[in-house]
Amino acid sequence: MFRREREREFKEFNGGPPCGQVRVLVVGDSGVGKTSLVHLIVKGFSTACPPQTIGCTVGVKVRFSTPLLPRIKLLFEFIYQLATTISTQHTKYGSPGSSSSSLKGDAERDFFIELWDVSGHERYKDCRSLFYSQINGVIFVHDLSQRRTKTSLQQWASEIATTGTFSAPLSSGGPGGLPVPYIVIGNKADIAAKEGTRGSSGNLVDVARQWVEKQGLLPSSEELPLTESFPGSGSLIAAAKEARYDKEGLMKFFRMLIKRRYFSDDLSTPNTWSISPAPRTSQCLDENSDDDHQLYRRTSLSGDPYKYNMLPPLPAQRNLTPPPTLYPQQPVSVTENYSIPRFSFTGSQEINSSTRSKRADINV
Ligand SMILES: Nc1nc2c(ncn2[C@@H]2O[C@H](COP(=O)(O)OP(=O)(O)OP(=O)(O)O)[C@@H](O)[C@H]2O)c(=O)[nH]1
Repeated sequence: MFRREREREFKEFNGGPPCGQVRVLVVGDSGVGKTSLVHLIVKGFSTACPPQTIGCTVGVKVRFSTPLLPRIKLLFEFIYQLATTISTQHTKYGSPGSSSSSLKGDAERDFFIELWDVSGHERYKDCRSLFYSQINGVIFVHDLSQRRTKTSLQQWASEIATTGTFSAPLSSGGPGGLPVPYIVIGNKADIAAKEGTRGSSGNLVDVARQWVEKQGLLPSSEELPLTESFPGSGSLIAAAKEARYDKEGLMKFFRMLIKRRYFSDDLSTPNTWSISPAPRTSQCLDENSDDDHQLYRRTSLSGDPYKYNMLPPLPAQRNLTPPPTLYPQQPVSVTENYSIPRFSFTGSQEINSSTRSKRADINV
């Protein structure tokens, strides 16, 4: 009853079911703040006590305008699959006032942006690749106060590249061979006192990790990834000090994924991720270029992956089989004001939130 009512409201609110979706993995070591971040994105505020993630989540919502995407509305909802929490963003694409149920023409269109918050705990390592399916993009999250969590992003990238399947992939791989766009988010800026030092959030995972590092149990060779590998670290530190949450940067990332998935005629754009380091700051970018293109470059994916001046777009991927539809079960109203600057983007990268079980409920 409740569900049917919510579905009806959802349809009325959005003008029908979404006509497309992009899937974004949110990954990083346990305790870096993925769930907190997804919660912030989806609900507009952070959660004080996020339970540990088991599996995955989907939800979202936000509105913004660009010449290509006059109006995008993101609506978060939660869909439960197995033991995973998936956050989905519902997006309106196209001209206001026109029909929204078709990909043809320049009508307003609805899209889901699914944020798959994957548990970072080691105990789920063997089964988490179940969720690496039909991926359009990846959000890497690390803890600014724990260097190792940034180093391990390389392993996360390799794991996803090796075991995942991808939608609208790039022609050449990025970190670890990852063939889709990505962003990196440095979290816990509030406890990263200054570059090179480590703070503590007081939670058990952080305390344990710090203890292990103190005992010298980590390989000494573990260093932060090179800027060529995860570019923009300079901007990350700067952003961290200012405790900024680059919401707009995130929205650009989502828009770019939608364009690639549904409105790009050219999917074979080479990914120069490992070849040419991206500019360290946005000031280095061409001010005349498209904002989304700038983001793409800042995330080290240089080139021109989509022809965003070709409206109305004829989606090259129109005939592709979309990922399984995650129809909304519990639409959640979300504020559009992300006023809590707990998260900082890495030059062009950041985010996080989701649904989980309590840590105490986990059976090893
Ligand atoms: N100080 C501080 N603590 C944070 C921040 N973000 C998250 N936390 C805390 O860090 C702990 C872990 O956060 P989660 O969001 O559960 O981390 P996670 O990456 O989802 O962890 P897994 O579910 O184990 O993969 C929680 O106690 C959060 O409250 C932050 O920006 N600053």
